[in-house]
Amino acid sequence: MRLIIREDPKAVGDYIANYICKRINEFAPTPERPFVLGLPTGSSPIPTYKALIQMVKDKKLSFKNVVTFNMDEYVGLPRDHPESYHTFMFREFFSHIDIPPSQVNILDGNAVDLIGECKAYEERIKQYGGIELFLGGIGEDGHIAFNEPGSSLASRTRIKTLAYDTILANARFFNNDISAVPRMALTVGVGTVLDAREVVVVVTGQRKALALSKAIELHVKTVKYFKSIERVQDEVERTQAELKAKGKITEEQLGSLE
Ligand SMILES: N[C@@H]1[C@@H](O)[C@H](O)[C@@H](COP(=O)(O)O)O[C@@H]1O
Repeated sequence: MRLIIREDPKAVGDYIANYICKRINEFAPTPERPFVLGLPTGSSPIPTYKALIQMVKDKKLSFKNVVTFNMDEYVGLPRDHPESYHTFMFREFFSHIDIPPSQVNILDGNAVDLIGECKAYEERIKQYGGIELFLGGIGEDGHIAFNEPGSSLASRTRIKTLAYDTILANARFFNNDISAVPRMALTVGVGTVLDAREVVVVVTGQRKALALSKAIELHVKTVKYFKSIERVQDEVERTQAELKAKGKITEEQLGSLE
């Protein structure tokens, strides 16, 4: 695990967007071999989405050969409700980039057969060869997607009942009316997330500090430790790039060092 620490949400968003841009461009996706990206909702990824939108506008990045899978969706909320995750994703991201809507996958919380919908979602991910990079956020109680504490590490896409704390936290999006917040959601499982080749979790704000500390045992010394690791890692990457440029090391040899 690498812990990358930045000063504020914008710097976090810029870092993650740059990283996603680099990964997609290095992957050089084609229609036959698209880049499969997992995506979250919530306020945490918004600075990342803003930065990615700018990169598409600046022609540094394209989503034409990217396929996305969202993490979760409320059950029973109409798709065009302002707080459905469908609406959120198109409003905050998809409508501003060049992704063909047919390459966007979001769970259908209004499907007649909800269990079948979850199974089909897992199947679709498998058909694409799995998720290359899963971007996620966490809730205050540490939940990822809608996997509330206690969810199995092996869990797959399924229906979940929301914890009362999550309903309370999400009431802010429903005019603070707790009764308007859906009680159930469809969510990818922890296992679905962990199967991705890489997972990036964005954690910002003091409200998340406890959950983050539980996940990484963060102490003052640990901040210094992870910053020093990042510095050394940057140095190593620079040295490797120099060696590659001078022809002293091949792409294959570089890969075996990682
Ligand atoms: N299902 C979503 C999660 O995927 C998200 O990570 C969390 C945190 O949201 P925010 O980033 O707004 O704090 O909210 C919801 O519960």
